[in-house]
Amino acid sequence: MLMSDIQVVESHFLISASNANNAPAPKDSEIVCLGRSNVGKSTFINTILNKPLAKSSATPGKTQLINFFTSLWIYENERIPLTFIDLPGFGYAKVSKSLKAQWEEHLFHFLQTRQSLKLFLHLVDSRHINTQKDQIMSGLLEKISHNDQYILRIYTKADKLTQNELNALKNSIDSHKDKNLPNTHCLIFSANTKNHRKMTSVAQMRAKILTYTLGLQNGI
Ligand SMILES: Nc1nc2c(ncn2[C@@H]2O[C@H](COP(=O)(O)OP(=O)(O)OP(=O)(O)O)[C@@H](O)[C@H]2O)c(=O)[nH]1
Ligand SMILES: [Mg+2]
Repeated sequence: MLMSDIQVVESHFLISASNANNAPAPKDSEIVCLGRSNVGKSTFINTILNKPLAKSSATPGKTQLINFFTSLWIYENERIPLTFIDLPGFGYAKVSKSLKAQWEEHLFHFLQTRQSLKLFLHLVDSRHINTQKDQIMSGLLEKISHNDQYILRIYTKADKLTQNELNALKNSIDSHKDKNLPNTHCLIFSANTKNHRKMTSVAQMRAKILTYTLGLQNGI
């Protein structure tokens, strides 16, 4: 069976929530997109679901709530419902410090307590791969993730890198897996570039998402 046999046949916006307590009861396996403001979280979900469901914007701070999107995938004649969750970016500077701290606490509580989350997609801008905020987030994810939860660190906007920068990023991922992040797998992605041998294509990304979300040991 080929990964091109994966199809996303339906996707819809479900609901927005402001914190873990008013989030909808989990139905399906859930995949959450998190990362700094403007890194491309909403665009990523739209690209994977092949529909402009999540609002994206060139101005940081676009997504302000926890947004839920349901989708139906078909693989090997099985119907697999998956829910995607788009989060506001962390570290968005235009709200007051106290509001920011309160919000980050809400989000963290959500990530920590929502058992239906199977995959954390930590999106990181390819041009700024080691910000303090991302390092902190990586550490937190490693700490809170259970045995049946996976972490993918996705380097976004790779189309903005020069060929040399892209090669260097790819080599660093391939050659030294971060010993401090044993449960985190890294991929390079662009929402604009169709096929590039150093990047993960949309079809490959869907296969990865399905593999990790369903906990398939041997991949697809
Ligand atoms: N060149 C390029 N631009 C991208 C890519 N992905 C997203 N963008 C652009 O980056 C900007 C931010 O994208 P969003 O998807 O809104 O980012 P976000 O992480 O959801 O942002 P917040 O909701 O503010 O946290 C938009 O102008 C997108 O078009 C990409 O792969 N390549
Ligand atoms: Mg967004």
